Amino acid sequence: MERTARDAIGSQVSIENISKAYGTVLAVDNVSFVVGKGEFVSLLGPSGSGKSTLLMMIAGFEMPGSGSIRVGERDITNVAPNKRGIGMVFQRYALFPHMTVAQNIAFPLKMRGATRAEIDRRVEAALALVRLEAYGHRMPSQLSGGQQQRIAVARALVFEPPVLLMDEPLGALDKKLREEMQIEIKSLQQRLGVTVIYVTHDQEEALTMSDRVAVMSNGRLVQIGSPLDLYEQPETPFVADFIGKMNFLRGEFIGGDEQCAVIGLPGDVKIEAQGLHGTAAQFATGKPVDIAMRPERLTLHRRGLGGDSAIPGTVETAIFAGSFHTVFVRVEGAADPVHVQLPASGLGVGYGAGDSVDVVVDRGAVKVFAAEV
Ligand SMILES: Nc1ncnc2c1ncn2[C@@H]1O[C@H](COP(=O)(O)OP(=O)(O)OP(=O)(O)O)[C@@H](O)[C@H]1O
Repeated sequence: MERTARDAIGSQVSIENISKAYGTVLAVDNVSFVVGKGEFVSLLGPSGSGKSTLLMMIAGFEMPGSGSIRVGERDITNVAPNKRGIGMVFQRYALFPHMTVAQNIAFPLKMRGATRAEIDRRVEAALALVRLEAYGHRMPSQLSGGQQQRIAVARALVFEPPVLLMDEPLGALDKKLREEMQIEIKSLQQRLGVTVIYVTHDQEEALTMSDRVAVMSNGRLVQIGSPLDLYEQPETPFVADFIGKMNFLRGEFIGGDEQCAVIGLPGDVKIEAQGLHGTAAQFATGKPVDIAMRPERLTLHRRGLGGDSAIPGTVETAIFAGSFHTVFVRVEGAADPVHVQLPASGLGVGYGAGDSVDVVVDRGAVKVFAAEV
């Protein structure tokens, strides 16, 4: 089943203006995006954000209220699930317990009327794909959780679907096994060139595995981009907060423009920022804003040594976490301490509770969002 890019099996998937309501709950709200041939896209969002509902509509187990879904050029919106040619792995979709591993994997082929010889050949190849060649005769109950999930992946891929859907497939596994399986699934996907749409609420999992991540909130697609894009260029406070650790402080807009804006913070502190997210009207003098700063883009100095764009504060506690220190700094007007992440070998060493410090902010690393008040 080794493939080159030319004969990769993946198809493009186009989601166009898809909505779905359950009674008065709009579970999926006018979502559109295109997943490229052979691309790995994760749907990421908190519980209830509509990820599973969207995946179920792509699979054909739920009908959209409006919109359309295409695989390649083919409109599959009204096609039965078993006629869509899509493979599926779900956390809840266990293997058939009364069938051997080989019979489980053979099942989709039997349904499609494959010959005995064809089934044997493909089951063997699928077992090799997930490195469980010797396990065909076992019953699912005789396998570990990770092995069962690999068999579920083999069963989903055995008929070489152009698209594979996965809904929290690793949710039941412990952390170490989950991380191993993430790498295994990702490398398998790259080798086969299959298009994957993967649902998770675990941001680390989404960032590790995906070419792009679609962030969902309240049924809406709020941003889609590469892991780096989402981390570096979040378009909303929700995405900024959801992807990685972010410090937020409430302030007010004083003046300036996209290149250099001046933001006022409690205690008559002024800092410079780039990257305004909102309309011109929202960035008038005196308007409330939320500034967002990544912990690793902040540095610390002793009070008075931080220069112009610095926020004075007091160290609450400092924690050593292997390769870095996190220093928690109380600043005026903020409910939560500011997290500052410093390399363990650097300036973090030596700060302790009660120290008076300046949190120094790199202008290019501050995002400014119009505040929702
Ligand atoms: N069959 C259903 N009947 C009624 N409401 C539903 C049904 N399925 C989902 N919903 C509602 O639709 C919304 C989206 O649910 P969905 O399961 O798609 O979210 P999710 O992001 O996958 O969440 P989770 O991570 O918890 O699985 C929720 O408000 C949920 O309560």
